[in-house]
Amino acid sequence: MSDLLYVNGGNPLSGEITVRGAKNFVSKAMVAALLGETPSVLRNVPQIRDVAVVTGLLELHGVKVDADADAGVLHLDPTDVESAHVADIDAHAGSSRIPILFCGPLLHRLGEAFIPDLGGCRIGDRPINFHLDILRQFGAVVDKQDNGIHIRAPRRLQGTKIALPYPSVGATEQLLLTAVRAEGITELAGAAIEPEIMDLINVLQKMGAIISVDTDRVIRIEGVDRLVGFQHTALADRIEAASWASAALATGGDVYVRGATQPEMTTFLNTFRKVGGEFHVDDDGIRFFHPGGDLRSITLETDVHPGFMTDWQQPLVVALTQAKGLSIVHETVYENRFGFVDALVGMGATIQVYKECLGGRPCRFGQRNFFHSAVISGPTPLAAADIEVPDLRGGFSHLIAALTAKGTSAVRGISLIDRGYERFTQKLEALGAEFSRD
Ligand SMILES: CC(=O)N[C@H]1[C@@H](OP(=O)(O)OP(=O)(O)OC[C@H]2O[C@@H](n3ccc(=O)[nH]c3=O)[C@H](O)[C@@H]2O)O[C@H](CO)[C@@H](O)[C@@H]1O
Ligand SMILES: C=C(OP(=O)(O)O)C(=O)O
Repeated sequence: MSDLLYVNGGNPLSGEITVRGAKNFVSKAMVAALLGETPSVLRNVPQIRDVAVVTGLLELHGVKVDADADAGVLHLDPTDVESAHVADIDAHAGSSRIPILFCGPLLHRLGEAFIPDLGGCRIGDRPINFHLDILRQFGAVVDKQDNGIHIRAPRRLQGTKIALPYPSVGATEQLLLTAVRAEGITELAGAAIEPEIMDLINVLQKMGAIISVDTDRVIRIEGVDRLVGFQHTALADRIEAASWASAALATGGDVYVRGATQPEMTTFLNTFRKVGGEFHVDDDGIRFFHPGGDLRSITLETDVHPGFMTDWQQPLVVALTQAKGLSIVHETVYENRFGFVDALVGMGATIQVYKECLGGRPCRFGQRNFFHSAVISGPTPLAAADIEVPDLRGGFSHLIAALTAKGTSAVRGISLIDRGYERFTQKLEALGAEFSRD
């Protein structure tokens, strides 16, 4: 299928769509299945490219994966993992961030692993130093190679005490997936506590792990000798839900997001309300709508949970181009997440990016020459344009901009969006968007 979408914008999105399990949880739960001695069943799995990538990686290592894509059910059988071959692993280089999370499970199962170079959105340097430090502290030997890393465990991994310099999501998951079967007790200070991590802890506990989440970002794990398979229904994708909410706001629309849940979205909902959007929460989802009148400018800072999530930032910025006054957005999680605004400026938005930490406390990037703050002045009508999708969330933001702009935009490279948004063109259709795929 073509990678180009013509979008005829300027009409409010209106109707109902469904979100299923979270991209940032489902892929990790799939990796956790490798740790079990018996099969696992994961439900509410979306049909997105990251799931396909992790399926491919698991299969390379000998896990049998049976998927019912429509029902959203994955059966993962790791019984024969010992017979895994990794000859084709290079084909997965640059595909996603997930391969690095195979380290702990493969070290426990096979004693060694080769991890290809990582992919994921290019929104900063995204080093893996925390991951490698963690693995070394457990007793693993890490050898960096040209096309990835080779890692081995000369003896059983040993529980350890670690403090993260920054509450990294991936590093916290690395630690969990490694500590559960290491010998003895592991204590992590400065842990990330995102809802997707809490759901991974649910999965690991179902498998037989002993994990406690204490106050002040401390996680404690008592290693066990064996784990079994799990049955679990994934938590909803709060990033996808917020993306559709931002699309509703930017286009002056009304979208019911079936499957969206309030507890994981509290911070987003507060911001949505401050900007002037309205929402109704019920047992099955959340309705997001523009109530009419002016949207209001805000000051916003992205942060680790329970702060305003960085992945919510890009879609919301498009809605802020339609708000009255000056909005300030300070990105504190990634140093380079404003590249997508160039296309919005080309469409008529007034957005200026700055190297300084604007609007709040200083962050890690303040003295380091990164354009990580933005000032958005609105409202500005957007004009249709020819745009190229830069990354996953930036791509969805471009789509929202094209839906907001009067006239026909050409949005190129839309397959990037498939990495995290399930069947998004079907959903656009359900919301009355006018578009055609070349
Ligand atoms: C697949 C997945 O779940 N991706 C999510 C995950 O990414 P990911 O797990 O990669 O993000 P992290 O939380 O690890 O990164 C946060 C910050 O820590 C830094 N860092 C991280 C690891 C490391 O070894 N060294 C280091 O310096 C990063 O450069 C970044 O500045 O959490 C991010 C923050 O909520 C989300 O935006 C991503 O959608
Ligand atoms: C940054 C993201 O994902 P990844 O870590 O997979 O690149 C995202 O989902 O917005």
